[in-house]
Amino acid sequence: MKQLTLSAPAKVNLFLRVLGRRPDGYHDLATLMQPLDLADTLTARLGSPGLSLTCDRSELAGPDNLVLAAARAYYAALGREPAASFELTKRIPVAAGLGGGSSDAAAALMALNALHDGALEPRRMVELAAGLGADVPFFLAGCTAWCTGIGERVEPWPDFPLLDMVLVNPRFALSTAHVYQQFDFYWTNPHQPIRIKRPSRNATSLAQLLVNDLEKVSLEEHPTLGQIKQTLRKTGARGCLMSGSGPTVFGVFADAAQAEQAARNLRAQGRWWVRSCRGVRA
Ligand SMILES: C[C@](O)(CO)[C@H](O)COP(=O)(O)OP(=O)(O)OC[C@H]1O[C@@H](n2ccc(N)nc2=O)[C@H](O)[C@@H]1O
Ligand SMILES: Nc1ncnc2c1ncn2[C@@H]1O[C@H](COP(=O)(O)OP(=O)(O)OP(=O)(O)O)[C@@H](O)[C@H]1O
Repeated sequence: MKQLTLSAPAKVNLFLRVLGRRPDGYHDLATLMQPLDLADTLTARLGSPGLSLTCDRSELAGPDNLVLAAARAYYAALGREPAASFELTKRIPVAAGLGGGSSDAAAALMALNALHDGALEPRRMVELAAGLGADVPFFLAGCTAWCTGIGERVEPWPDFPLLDMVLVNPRFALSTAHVYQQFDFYWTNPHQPIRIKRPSRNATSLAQLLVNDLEKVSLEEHPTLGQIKQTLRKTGARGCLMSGSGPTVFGVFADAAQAEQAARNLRAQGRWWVRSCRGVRA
């Protein structure tokens, strides 16, 4: 039986500016995303007709799972009856601003295309990805990337420095749609640049990049996120920011040892989900 196992990495948004609202309610963005060494694992197997999914988080194993949505889209584009099964192990917190579902969807597309000997061209894969969600094309790139449009126009930035970070999730979920609905341009700084220059590898200079226009929405509704930012700073973070639509907050540290030490200290408080991690390129 043909099968393939892929890692589906989480992401953080190191920079996210909302530039405008489109008539369909989506928002134009300028965002820099970096994939992380925190990842789900997806195994795809070609087999009997139909599609099926098992997941260690059984509540996620339904037909709405983005892995199955991706597989349906893939076989429709291929013009063949679907015949695949998937096994998904979740490590990325759900509805956390870390892009877990989008990454799983991209992994499903890539696994199926590899198992079908690259039947779909890269450009078709990007179109399919964009149809599944604004963040999905980014995960096809496999490295840090500058993303515009609604997030689907991806310019890889493979030599961007990889950051040592601590992720802190307050153990509640936030809906991306809700955060965008609550967003108001009143909260943004129009003088803030919408393009970034290449920073030096120094953690302090990297931390100076950090901007997220969606952060105020969530900080206002959830004061815990402000407490998490304060606590991260006290443990030595050079800068910290909410990722995407939240609620996960990340701190940037000088090196992996400092990130691990800070993660141990924060975990000992027993309040939040905490993980030290590093940016990756495939
Ligand atoms: C917050 C981010 O993760 C930052 O990278 C993304 O912008 C969200 O990407 P995503 O979860 O893949 O987004 P989708 O699944 O396409 O859309 C979820 C919801 O977010 C809102 N949405 C998303 C992307 C965007 N550029 N503008 C939006 O307004 C829309 O209301 C949409 O109904
Ligand atoms: N494979 C999947 N993993 C996680 N959630 C999924 C998956 N497929 C569908 N979902 C649904 O998608 C919703 C959003 O989950 P996800 O973890 O992708 O959010 P997120 O990290 O905030 O995404 P983003 O940062 O792209 O906005 C969940 O509430 C869940 O019901």
